[in-house]
Amino acid sequence: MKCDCDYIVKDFSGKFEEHYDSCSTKGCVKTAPDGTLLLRNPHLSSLQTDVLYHLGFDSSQDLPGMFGDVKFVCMGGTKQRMRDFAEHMRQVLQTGPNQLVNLTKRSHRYAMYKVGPVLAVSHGIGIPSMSILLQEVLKLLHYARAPRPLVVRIGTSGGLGLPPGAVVVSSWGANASGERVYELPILGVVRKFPSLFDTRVSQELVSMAREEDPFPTTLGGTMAADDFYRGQARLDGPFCDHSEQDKMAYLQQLRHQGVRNIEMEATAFAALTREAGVRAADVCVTFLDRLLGDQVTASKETLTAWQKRPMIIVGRYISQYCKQNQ
Ligand SMILES: O=P(O)(O)O[C@@H]1C[C@H](O)[C@@H](CO)O1
Ligand SMILES: O=c1cc[nH]c(=O)[nH]1
Repeated sequence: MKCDCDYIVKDFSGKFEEHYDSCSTKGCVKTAPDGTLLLRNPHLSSLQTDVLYHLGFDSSQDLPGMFGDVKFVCMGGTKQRMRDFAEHMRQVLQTGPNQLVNLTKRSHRYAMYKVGPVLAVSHGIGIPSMSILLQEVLKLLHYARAPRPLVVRIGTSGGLGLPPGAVVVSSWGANASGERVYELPILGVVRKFPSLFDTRVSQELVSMAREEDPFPTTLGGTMAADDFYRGQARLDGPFCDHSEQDKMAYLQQLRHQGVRNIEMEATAFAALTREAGVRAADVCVTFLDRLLGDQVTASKETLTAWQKRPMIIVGRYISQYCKQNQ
C-alpha cells in the first residue's frame, strides 16, 4: 500500500499496516476492520484479567455491555466540570440516566459518567495524571470493543494574545522548547512521540462556532507545560529567577511559533491518542491573556461560565453526529 504517512508500523500480528499520522490514503488501516482499537502490546494477551486499577474496572467484567456503545470520550481536569458536561450532554441529547452515577467511585481517583454514547471523565492536573487515565480509557475502549471512538479534552488554559474567555481548538501540542512532541523516558532513554491532532476533527470543531456566540473560537498551537508557575514563565510563583523581560520574550517567541494557549496536557494527549490510532481533539477556554498578566483574577461565576464554552462547541459536534447517525 502506498501512502503519505510519515509513521508506518506493523501490527504485532503482522496483519495490519497501521499509521500514526492522519492519512487520507484510501484503505489506510489504523484500527481493526470493525473499527475497534488495536493495542500494540503483545504482553497484554498473556494476562488472564487486565486490571484497570485507577478506573476500578477489569477485563473480566462485561465491558462490551457497559461501554460498547461509547462513541465520544470527553475528558477534563476536574470532577465537577465533567459532571457538568455529562449534565449538559443529558440536556443536549435528551438521553441518559435520571441520576448521574460516578462509575469509577470504587477507585476514588477520577470521576466518570456515561450519557448515551458519551463518556465524561476527569483526568486531574498535568501529563502524569492525564496520561494514566487516558491509557486506561484506551484499554477500556479496546476491551469494550467500542468502534471508532473520538476522544476530546475539554480544558482550561492561559491564552496568548486572545481575549479571556476565548476557545482554542489545538492543531498540535508543543513542549516547553517548542518541539511538537511528547517526551517520555522509557527504560532510562528519553523517547519522543509526535503530538499532532487530527486536522479534520479540529477544523470540524472550529466550524461548530456560531456568529452569535459571545466568544471567539480559533484553531492554534497549544504549549503543554509541566508546571503552572515557572514552567509557564509566570512571575508569581514561590520561586522565580527570570525577569519580566525574559518572560515576555519567551511568550512572544511561543506566539510567533503559532502557540495560542498554554495548558498542561496537550502533547501527551495528542501523542498517545495518535499512537493508539484514535481521533482526538483538545478544546480549551482561556482564563486570561498571558501577555497581560499571570494571575487568574476572574470571579468564580465567570470562570464557571467560561468553562461551559468548550462544552457548547463539543456538545454541538456530538449532537450533529447523533442526528446524522440516528
Ligand atoms: O483541564 P484543566 O482545566 O485541568 O487544564 C488546565 C491544565 C492543568 O491541568 C490545569 C492547571 O490549572 O488547568
Ligand atoms: O494559565 C493557565 C490557566 C489554566 N491552566 C493553565 O495551565 N495555565
